[in-house]
Amino acid sequence: MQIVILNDAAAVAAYGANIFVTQLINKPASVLGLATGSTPVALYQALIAKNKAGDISFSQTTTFNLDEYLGLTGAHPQSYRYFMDQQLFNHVDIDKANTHVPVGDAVNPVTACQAYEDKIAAAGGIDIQLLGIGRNGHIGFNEPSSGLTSRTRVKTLTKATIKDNARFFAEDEYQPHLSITMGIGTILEAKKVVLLATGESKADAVHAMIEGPLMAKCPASALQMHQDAVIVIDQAAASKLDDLEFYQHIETENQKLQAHLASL
Ligand SMILES: N[C@@H]1[C@@H](O)[C@H](O)[C@@H](COP(=O)(O)O)O[C@@H]1O
Repeated sequence: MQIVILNDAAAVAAYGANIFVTQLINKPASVLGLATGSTPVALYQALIAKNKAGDISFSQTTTFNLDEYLGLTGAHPQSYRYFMDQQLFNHVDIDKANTHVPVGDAVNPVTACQAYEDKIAAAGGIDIQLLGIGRNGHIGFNEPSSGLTSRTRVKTLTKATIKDNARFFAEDEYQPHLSITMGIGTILEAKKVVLLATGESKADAVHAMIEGPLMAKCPASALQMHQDAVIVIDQAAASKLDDLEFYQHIETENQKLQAHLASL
């Protein structure tokens, strides 16, 4: 894992956005894996600005989102399809037909999961997957106990996740307890993964992901098995890491190496 520790959430978003900008410049027909939650919003705003400035285009880009609430249509304001339309797709030059979010109101959610896997495969796999992390270490909606080789499937949400996400729903509004999510095995097949985490509330999960054992109890620990995982965190999210200074030292050395390689 490459661990990048930055001062604050704004720097995390800018660093993450830069990875996606570089990806789209190098390969405009990229297949991007995207995420919801509050953490990626600033990154999406940066991509929108770059698109409006003419620096990047999404016209050849395909996207696959990690997850969706089971039981919500894409028109529901709390659905992840609606979120993606509002936060990114409506503001860039992407063909909506090339944007994929699991179908929350599929007649048969089980076959819809397989269909989603098939679509990812037909697109040639995901080039770069954006991730956030739940306070309990979930990625996508792969809650603790998720199989580390799991595929896209229906998952039950933990009480903790339902509570964390209750802030998006009105008090008397129905909040789904089930989801469709890419599996951990699906996520690990992306060629590159970029996980963003900010704030002290994520510090325990970040510690478990980076320094804990590989275990289903912390689904994000599966990223230890990925050959190109970039973990971008702010000081607050990094505050419970045992070997913080070592990670900062490695990253300084890494930057020197990259500068040298660029000069060749
Ligand atoms: N399914 C999403 C995850 O993909 C996301 O990483 C997590 C953290 O969200 P936030 O960035 O708002 O903390 O929330 C939800 O549960």
